[in-house]
Amino acid sequence: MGAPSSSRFRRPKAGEDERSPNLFVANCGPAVGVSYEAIGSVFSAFGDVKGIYAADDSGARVIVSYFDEGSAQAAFNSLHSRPCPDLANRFLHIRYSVLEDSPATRHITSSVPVSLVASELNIPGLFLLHDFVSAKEAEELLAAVDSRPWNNLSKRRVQHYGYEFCYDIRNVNTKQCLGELPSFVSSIVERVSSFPNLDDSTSVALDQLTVNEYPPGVGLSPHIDTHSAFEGLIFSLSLAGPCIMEFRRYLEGSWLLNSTPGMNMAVENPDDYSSVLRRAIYLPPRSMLLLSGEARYAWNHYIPHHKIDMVNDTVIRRASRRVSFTFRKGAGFLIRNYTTEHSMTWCKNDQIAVGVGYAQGLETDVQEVVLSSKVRKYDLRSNDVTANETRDFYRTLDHVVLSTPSETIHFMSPTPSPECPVTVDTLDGR
Ligand SMILES: O=C(O)CCC(=O)C(=O)O
Ligand SMILES: [Fe+2]
Repeated sequence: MGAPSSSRFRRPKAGEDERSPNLFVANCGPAVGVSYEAIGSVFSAFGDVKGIYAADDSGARVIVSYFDEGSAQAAFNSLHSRPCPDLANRFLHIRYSVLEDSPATRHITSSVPVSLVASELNIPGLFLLHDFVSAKEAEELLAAVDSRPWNNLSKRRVQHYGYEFCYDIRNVNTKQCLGELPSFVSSIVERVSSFPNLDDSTSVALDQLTVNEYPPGVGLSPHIDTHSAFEGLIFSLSLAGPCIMEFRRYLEGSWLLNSTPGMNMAVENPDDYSSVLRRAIYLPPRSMLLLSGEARYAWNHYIPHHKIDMVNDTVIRRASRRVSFTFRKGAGFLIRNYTTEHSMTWCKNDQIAVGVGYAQGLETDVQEVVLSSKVRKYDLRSNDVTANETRDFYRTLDHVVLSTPSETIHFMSPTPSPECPVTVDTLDGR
């Protein structure tokens, strides 16, 4: 069963639960170890499947399209909100999917004006330096990575240095230090530490590098780099082709209306931008972007999947690949095993909780969340939270919450046990 683009379908809006022959299935797909063949075999038990499509580029959400509504309903009733033994025991979250009115119009209405300079975006902590490396240095950097092995993801290739980044848990693998950053980036790392927008007291000490190679038209889903994985400065050098990077910030209260199970929560919907601030910047080749402070912690960054970008009135074709070098410093904390489905229990609402977003393909674009229902409550999309505050929460961790834009919050105890195998590791073994 192939996986063509699903631009005809979209994720349902809040409150939309109209039956249809098409199911939006979250926590399911190649990124979480579930093949299209396996999905086809499970869902075809309920009726003839017309097609299975990637719902987005997460690799963890698919559209299963039946010929008739009854089959979709039967699959929904049997498979929704429970682990599926034939799909690696993934806990499936299913909703009816809706046909897109007009993908072409949606693209136009969803675009935002693109700035050439960071100051116009008015996002504290966001800086862009043009011509950070010379054309010759750019060539040398590209040649260096091209002579090393790439890892293939579904739509792009990556290389990791310092620490490996695990896409399934959106965290660094602290158990596997890959060594120092390679010598071909030494002069860049040195130059970064005297980035003009950093004050003298800021320690940079970057120790992790991810190189991303995006073919023309390939982008990156909206995300905030995992708070617990990386410290507060993220530098990204653009090489080869350009791209547009969009920033999104969710307005106060628009995402987590409350943390009471069973009550309605606002559902993030890519088609509804009314509660989201959006800004976009053009990243030319050889420019260096710095995300710090609010830009790093409170705003999602996102590279739209376009082959053609409009920058002011100019059409910019993404003719070549774009290669980015993203430099970060590992924060030294890793939560592992946190989404073992059977360890989920309902929220009791009386604990300090630490949330980890991007929870292995749960139906969520939610970023990392730190909640404390009695002491303090953070929504990292709308509050400014410093790295230290986040780390303090990790130190006092006694529960983990996975917040999704559906109406539930899942809490798990971090105490290792067969039922709740969640542990917290630190880089230095504490
Ligand atoms: O390609 C880029 O510039 C950004 C990459 C990124 O956001 C990430 O790896 O988290
Ligand atoms: Fe990122």
